Amino acid sequence: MEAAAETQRVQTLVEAGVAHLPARYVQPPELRPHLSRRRDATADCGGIPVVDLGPSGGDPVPAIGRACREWGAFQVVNHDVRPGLLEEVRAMGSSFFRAPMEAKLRFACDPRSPASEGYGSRMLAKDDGVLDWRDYFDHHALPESRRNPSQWPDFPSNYRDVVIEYSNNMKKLAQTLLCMISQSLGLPPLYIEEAVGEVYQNITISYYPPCPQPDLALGLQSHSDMGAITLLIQDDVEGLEVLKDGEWVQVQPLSDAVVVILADQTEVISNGEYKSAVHRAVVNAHHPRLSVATFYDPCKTRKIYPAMQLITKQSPLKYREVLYGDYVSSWYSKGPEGKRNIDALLINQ
Ligand SMILES: O=C(O)CCC(=O)C(=O)O
Ligand SMILES: [Fe+2]
Repeated sequence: MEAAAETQRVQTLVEAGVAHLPARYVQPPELRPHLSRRRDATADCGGIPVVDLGPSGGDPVPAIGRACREWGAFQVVNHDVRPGLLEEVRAMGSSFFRAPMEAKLRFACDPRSPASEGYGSRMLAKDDGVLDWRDYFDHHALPESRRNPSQWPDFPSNYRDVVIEYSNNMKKLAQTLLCMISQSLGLPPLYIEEAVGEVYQNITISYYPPCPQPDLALGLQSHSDMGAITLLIQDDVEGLEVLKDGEWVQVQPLSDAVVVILADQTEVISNGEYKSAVHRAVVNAHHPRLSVATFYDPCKTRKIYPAMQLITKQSPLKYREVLYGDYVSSWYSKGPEGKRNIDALLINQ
């Protein structure tokens, strides 16, 4: 059997000119994107809401509450991330993935350990299962004790400085959003941030090369993110989709927006009042696509449980307490498959 360590980067297959999708990337019929019901959508036309965080946008908390309840995902504009930084991060990511394979492999991740830092191609350590049509670079960014920029690419020359500035900006934006999400639940503003504790932040740049048979593959299989909240930016190529009422709805690329995706621990803390969003990435035959996901997660020794203030007769305790490290191990060993991992915490399954 092929060892995980020898899995090729998807980009290598594409550069070798594969005309047909190799068998390991072929999704079973029921998971193929062309067979699922799918909808293109802007915010004005049935897509995920766009929330204006700027001074002229009014109070964003009610709109955030509605978006969390109905979708578990939304985009924010007029956030106070330095103008230009989102574009610099995208340009830096594309320039890394456009570099020769040999230069990229100097920063290869350890394929035997899940979520190891560096350049890789597979999400799970296990050897069976269909592979995603995706390569990535994962950075361990926070806490600072975990941040070791010498593990990150040194080209282009500003790479490490840009990642550090982006990490700090995304931490601040995530904290602002967690305050608003707490308030929208009627909790004190710092409730979710304090429940999560010290932030463990990973930044993953995903690169989806053009795919010879995009109807048979997925860039990233259906999943919900395991931590508290994910902030994602994408280039102008469509591909991210969110599941809503059984339909896959495309997330429209907006160059200045940040996509906010509620993750499983926020669902637990809200006692299920808010749901983490099930999402996936589809690929296409002609254009490579780049996204940058910043995960805001608890430390592995943190216990996460529903906020007592949200437990009432009408809304009884829904989830068991979970040690975050146990949650992560189960996610990586079983695989994501939609919401299987969080459903295992339900008290009345
Ligand atoms: O590339 C995308 O749009 C999705 C990435 C994602 O969902 C993830 O990295 O968890
Ligand atoms: Fe995700």
